[in-house]
Amino acid sequence: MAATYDFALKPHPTIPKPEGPLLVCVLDGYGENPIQDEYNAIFSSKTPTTDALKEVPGRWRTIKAHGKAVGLPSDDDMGNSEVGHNALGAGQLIDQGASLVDNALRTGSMFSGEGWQYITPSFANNTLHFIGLLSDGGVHSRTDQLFGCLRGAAARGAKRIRLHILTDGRDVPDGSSLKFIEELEGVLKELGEQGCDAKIASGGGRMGVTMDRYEADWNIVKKGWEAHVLGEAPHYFKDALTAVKTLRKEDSDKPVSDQWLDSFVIVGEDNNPVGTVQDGDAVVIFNFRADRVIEMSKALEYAEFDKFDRKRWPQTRFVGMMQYDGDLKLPARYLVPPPAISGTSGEFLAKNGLRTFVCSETQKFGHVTFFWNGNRSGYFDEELETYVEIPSDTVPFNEAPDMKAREICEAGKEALRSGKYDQVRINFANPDMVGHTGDLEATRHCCELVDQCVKELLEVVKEVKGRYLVTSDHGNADDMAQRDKKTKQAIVQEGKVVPLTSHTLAPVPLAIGGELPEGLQLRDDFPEGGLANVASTIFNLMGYEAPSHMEPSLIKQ
Ligand SMILES: O=C(O)[C@@H](CO)OP(=O)(O)O
Ligand SMILES: [Mn+2]
Ligand SMILES: [Mn+2]
Repeated sequence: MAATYDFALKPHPTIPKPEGPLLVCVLDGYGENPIQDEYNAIFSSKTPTTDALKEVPGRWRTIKAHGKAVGLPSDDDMGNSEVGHNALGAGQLIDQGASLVDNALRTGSMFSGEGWQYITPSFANNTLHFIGLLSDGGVHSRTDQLFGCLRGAAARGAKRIRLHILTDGRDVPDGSSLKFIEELEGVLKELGEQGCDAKIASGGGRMGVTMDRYEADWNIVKKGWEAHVLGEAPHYFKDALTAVKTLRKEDSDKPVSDQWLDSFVIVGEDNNPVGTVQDGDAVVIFNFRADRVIEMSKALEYAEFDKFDRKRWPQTRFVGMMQYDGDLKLPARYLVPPPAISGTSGEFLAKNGLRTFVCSETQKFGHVTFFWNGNRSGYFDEELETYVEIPSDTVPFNEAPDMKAREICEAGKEALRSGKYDQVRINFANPDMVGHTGDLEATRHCCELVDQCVKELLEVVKEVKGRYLVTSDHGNADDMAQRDKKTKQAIVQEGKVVPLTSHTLAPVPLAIGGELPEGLQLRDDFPEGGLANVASTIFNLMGYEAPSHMEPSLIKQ
C-alpha cells in the first residue's frame, strides 16, 4: 500500500524562517578524502572558499555518501549520483536497484516475475539479447548479476543468447574491459556446454555508444542502435577480445580508453553479424540504473520515435532490469520492481506553497530534478517550481573543464536575488564529470572554478539575507590516482601515475551558514550521519520541522 503523509509542515520551534532563500548547492563528485596529497585534486588546488567553510566551528562536518548509508548492498560500494541524489532529495534510506536485483536473484523472484514470463516465449526458437554495461562497478550494473541472468535463462530453456556490451573504464579502472570480457566468455562457454548458443554480438565504449543521458546527444544512442540492433558499425571483428584490444590502440601515441571505444560488431565465418535483433526476439537491458538507458529503452519500445532513423524497428519482447521511469512507465515490462520512493522533500515543498528554483547543466539536470524527486519526471507544481537546464557541451570534459559552471552560477545568483524563491537548488557537474576523465590538471582547474562560483553564490546569499547548505553527492575529484591497497601510495606504471576515473568511497562535506540563529550548530554526536539526513537539515534551515518519516536532521536541536 502506498504510504500516506501529513504534508503540512510545522514551523520549527527555535529556527525562524530566513529572510532570504536557502541555497542548496551540490558540488558533484567533491569528496572530503582523508588522503590529502597531490592526487587529491581538491586538496592540491586552490579552493579557498570550501577550505574556509571547514574552519567555521559547528557549521561544517562530513557525511557518509557510500555503501549502506545510501541503500547500496555493502560498504564496499562507492556512492553515485543516482543513489546520492535520491537520498538527498527523499531524506530516506532506500534499498537501491543494486540491492533489489541481488535479492531478486537470491530468492529467485526474478524468474517467477511477470517480466521474466514475458520474455520466456522467445527462448525456444528466437534469440535472447542482453544489452548493458559490462563491469563490476555496481553503479549502473554488475557482471555477477548479468551472469546470474544468463545462467538462469539457459537453465530455463534459452537456446540462443547474444550479448551487446558497453565497456566501462569509468566506474572501474581503464583497461579492465578485457578482464570482464574474458569472464563473460567463460560463462558463455559454460552455457555452450549446456546446449545454449551464447555469443557476444556487438559493443562499444559507454560514453560514445548507447549510454547517453538526459538527451545530451542522441547520436550516441543511434550508434548503439546500429551496432546492437542492425549489426552495423565502423569496425567488424571475429571476437570481442580482439575488438577491444584493437580499438584501444594501446601501442599508438593516441591510445583510446574503455569509456570511449568506437562501436563494433562481431561477425561469423561468413562475415555476417552474429546477433542482429529480429522480430520475435527478446531484449533485456541489464543495467539497473535508469539515466543512461532511458533513451535506448525509448528506441526499443516506442512505435512513434523521431530521435533518429531506426531503419528497422524489430517487434521484440523488451524488458528492462527495472522500470527506469515510473511516470513514463518505461519500459512497460521489467524484471525487478524499482525502489518505491515517495514523500520526497520536493513534494513537501510544493504542497506547502514553497517556491523552488532548480538549475544544472544537461549532464546533471536530471540529478537535481528526476533523481532528487524520487525518480519522477516533471514538476510537482509548475506554478511553484522553475527548472532550468543549461545545455552541456558534447566534448570530452577534460577538453572543456569549465563546463557550464559559470552559467549555472549566474543563474543561481539571479534566482537568489529575484525574491521569487524559498529554495534555490543547483548542482555543479565539473568535479565529477572532469574527474571521470582521469585528467588531474583539468580536474584541479575545474575545482578552482567551482570554488570561485561557490564564493560568488555565498556572497549573494549574504546580500539577500539567506542561508546556505553546501554539500556533495559522492567523492570523485578527491582522488585521481589508483593506489596500493596497503600503503595508499599512487601506483606508477611506465613512469606514469595510473589514473583513477571512478567515484571514491570518501565522505562528503556538509557546510551550513548565512543568517542563522546564534549558537546553531551541526550535530557532532552522530558520526554515521549521511546523505539521507540532509533533507531534514534543509527543512530546519528553511524554518520548519522535518517530516517525521525522514531521517533525522543534522542540526543540534
Ligand atoms: O557518469 C555516470 O553515469 C556515473 C558513473 O558511472 O556518474 P554519476 O553517478 O556521478 O552520474
Ligand atoms: Mn554525482
Ligand atoms: Mn560520476
